[in-house]
Amino acid sequence: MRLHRNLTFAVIDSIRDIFNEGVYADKAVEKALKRDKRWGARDRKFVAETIYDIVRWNRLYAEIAEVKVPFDRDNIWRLFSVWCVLRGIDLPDWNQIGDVPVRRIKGRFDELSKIRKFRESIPDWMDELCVSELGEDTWTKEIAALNKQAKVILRTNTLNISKELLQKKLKAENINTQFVPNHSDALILEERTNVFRTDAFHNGYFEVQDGSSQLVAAYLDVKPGMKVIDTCAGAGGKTLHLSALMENKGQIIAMDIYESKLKKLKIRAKRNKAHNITNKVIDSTKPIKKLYGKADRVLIDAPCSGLGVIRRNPDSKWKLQPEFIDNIKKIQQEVLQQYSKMVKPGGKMVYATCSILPSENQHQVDNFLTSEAGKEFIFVKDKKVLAHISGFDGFYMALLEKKM
Ligand SMILES: C[S@@+](CC[C@H](N)C(=O)[O-])C[C@H]1O[C@@H](n2cnc3c(N)ncnc32)[C@H](O)[C@@H]1O
Repeated sequence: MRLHRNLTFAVIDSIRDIFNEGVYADKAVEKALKRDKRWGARDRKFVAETIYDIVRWNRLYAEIAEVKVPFDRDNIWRLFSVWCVLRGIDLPDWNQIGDVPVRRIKGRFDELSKIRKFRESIPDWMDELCVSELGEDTWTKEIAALNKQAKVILRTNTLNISKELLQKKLKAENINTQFVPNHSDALILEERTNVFRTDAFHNGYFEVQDGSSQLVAAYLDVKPGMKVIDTCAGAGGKTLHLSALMENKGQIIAMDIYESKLKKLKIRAKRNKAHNITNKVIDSTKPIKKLYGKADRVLIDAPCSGLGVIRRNPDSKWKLQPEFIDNIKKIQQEVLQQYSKMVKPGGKMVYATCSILPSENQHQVDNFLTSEAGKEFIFVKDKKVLAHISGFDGFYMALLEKKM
């Protein structure tokens, strides 16, 4: 592989933005890809994948390169050189690269690979926390799976098309897919490509949604005609799925504390031809209290650490802080206490997170069930999805039923 200067400069600048300026990796990649309209698919793939690689393996590479955040420009070139050596890419004869100690880099890699926190590039606190919650064996397997690049999974929007016909339409646009066992509406891409440019996407035939995430709406056991409240709807990944499962019949109230996210949901709902969704911003306790005892179904897709979706957001390994997790756990219990009151007697509720930590998952549900508000509910079932077992994101979902 021959390295091109302008592509490499885009990578170097993005790494600086991510680590020194706190820019999110997906935003940095988006910006980098806009630098030159002439870049083809292979160039764009190089830029995006190299940025993600250096973010994903940052602790390991920084240790080998003997550099520390904030990185100066030389430091970033050293990280890049480590990436080249470990990928077996010939180093170009550029001023910025200088003499690279290839044998020393390979030697350090072998030594550091014996220690999990270096091999898997994770902060000490995260390694300790996850070992204490999951045990050494499970965490070792799980973090290895979470460090792999995620596959692209689509969810067929069954309001507009069948999975079989979607597969044919995508094939006509040169995109090959396969069915996914135990995921009734899912298609997996054989090769990573930008699906947002397809006619099928613009026609509202699918959404990009991981396999685990696709299990959540189905877990709520919705039926056409029901009144359903999606309390932490965000930009509506699960709301749109609920709408499809309800065949556009009944009412979905999509709520979130951020209006900006609900605005994105509105755009997506239009493309999906999902007509049974009403958005409501949670700007006080009033909109919640008005709905007490009114919903057949309530979904709490709670804010969480996101430790199950590290494959998608590898920079969260560096951005996440233990204090954030402590705080988010309090919010998780608060939303369970408050939003559960919107379920009517005999109605059902799902509590879900994209975390793998029992303290954000089953322990939250256990604590809720022993509280005053929780005594009105019975536990029906739960599902813990681990990336190393499922091949999809780490997720948790619990189904509870309100007593009559
Ligand atoms: C895991 S994300 C939701 C993802 C979304 N359901 C989807 O499928 O695309 C959690 C959401 O909870 C929202 N949130 C945070 N605190 C909240 C609160 N107290 N009440 C309601 N929503 C909240 C966040 O803005 C975020 O959009």
